[in-house]
Amino acid sequence: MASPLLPVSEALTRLLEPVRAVADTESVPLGEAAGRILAVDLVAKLTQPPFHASAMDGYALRSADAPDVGAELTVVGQAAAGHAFNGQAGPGECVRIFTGAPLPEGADSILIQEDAERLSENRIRTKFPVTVGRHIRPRGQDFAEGETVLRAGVRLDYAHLTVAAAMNHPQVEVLRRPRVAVLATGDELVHPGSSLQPSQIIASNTFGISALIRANGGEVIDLGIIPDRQDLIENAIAKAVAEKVDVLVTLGGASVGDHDLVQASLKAQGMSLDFWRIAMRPGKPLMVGSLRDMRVLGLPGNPVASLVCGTLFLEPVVAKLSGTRPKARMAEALAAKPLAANDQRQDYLRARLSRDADGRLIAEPFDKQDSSMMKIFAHSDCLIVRPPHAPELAALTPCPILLLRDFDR
Ligand SMILES: Nc1nc2c(c(=O)[nH]1)N[C@H]1C(S)=C(S)[C@@H](COP(=O)(O)OP(=O)(O)OC[C@H]3O[C@@H](n4cnc5c(N)ncnc54)[C@H](O)[C@@H]3O)O[C@H]1N2
Ligand code: MOO
Repeated sequence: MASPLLPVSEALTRLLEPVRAVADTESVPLGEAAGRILAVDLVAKLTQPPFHASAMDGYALRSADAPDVGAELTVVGQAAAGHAFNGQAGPGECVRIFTGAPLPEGADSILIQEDAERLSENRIRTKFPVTVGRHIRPRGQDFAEGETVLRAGVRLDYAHLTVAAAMNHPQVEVLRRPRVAVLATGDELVHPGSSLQPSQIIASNTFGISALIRANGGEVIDLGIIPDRQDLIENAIAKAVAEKVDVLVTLGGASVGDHDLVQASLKAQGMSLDFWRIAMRPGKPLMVGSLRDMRVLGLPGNPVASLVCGTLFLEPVVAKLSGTRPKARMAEALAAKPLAANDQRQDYLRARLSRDADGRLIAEPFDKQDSSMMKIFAHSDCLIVRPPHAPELAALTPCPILLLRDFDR
């Protein structure tokens, strides 16, 4: 008799338990570092701003010269961003200044040009009382040389990259991306764009699975399509080992048929099987093992089963290897229609989301849920999760959902 099916949560725990964040690091140019995980604390190489700078267009002057409106001053020079004034602003003097320019020596305040009346070529009168420090960005206001501004472990986004550049780092040390090999198996499979012979179908799963891997910080090593021949599948597995990947994902051939050779091939190459067959629908034939330093995930061939397993199992593995957490996908919605009582397999029903007149989130499952039907997966916003043995559910009752994409309507 077949062994009992493993509950989803237990499968996930056992799958992730031995997985550790990648420890190797590499230096990458800042322009290519978006989304990467910073491997070491990033310390400022300079003080920012490096000098006291004007925050406004106007006049740099001594505040003691113009505490009240109506003070008259002589313009002795000009300072612009990238062009400092080399002289001094002495008593009764001011310097025409533009935003970003270094504050001239002697000056301690900026009068914005809207508050200055130009009396002649080199004379102004103040129309606003001047106070010390006004409109000046003091040296080091943002950060100081030697200061740790970014901590190791952060996923570098657009703001982090900007501050890293401002800190004068052309390169950053980041964690190596997890390397994930993807191997599709099946005599019937051909690449998109082929003219199909009878019995052939397109190998589509690789594209969705690869996109999921990349979205979670991984690098894909595509091992292509391998026919249902154990020697050829074993060669491809050996290639994954030689490529020193962190994870090997196989697509198809995971079930019990005479042509489902993946597990036998993996075992022949030295894989120890952790578990196989999960109490879920779709995705029952999911298989997990370890081969040397590789975690191995055998995903079912049916495209929807492949992608559901990819979302539930592969995404957290790649995220954990990347040193991050997977996207938070769980939420709750009201079922648009009654749902039948469930059997022992946790069910994932493709569904559309909408909002009712009161703004409540409504999940409407598609009527037909065959695990080969990709079109309705592509049209789904979420999967309604039906736990094992869940009783019948009345319409408009809350139910857990797994979000497939952002939904903000
Ligand atoms: N007697 C039983 N038969 C099956 C069982 C079972 O428990 N007992 N499980 C069923 C379930 S559930 C699933 S899911 C499928 C998946 O099995 P496999 O992983 O062995 O998948 P294949 O047989 O190789 O393919 C299934 C289906 O998907 C197509 N396929 C395969 N690879 C791809 C790909 N890369 N891109 C697109 N489509 C792909 C393949 O042509 C088949 O149509 O097994 C059930 N059978
Ligand atoms: O678990 Mo398989 O995906 O249903 O058809």
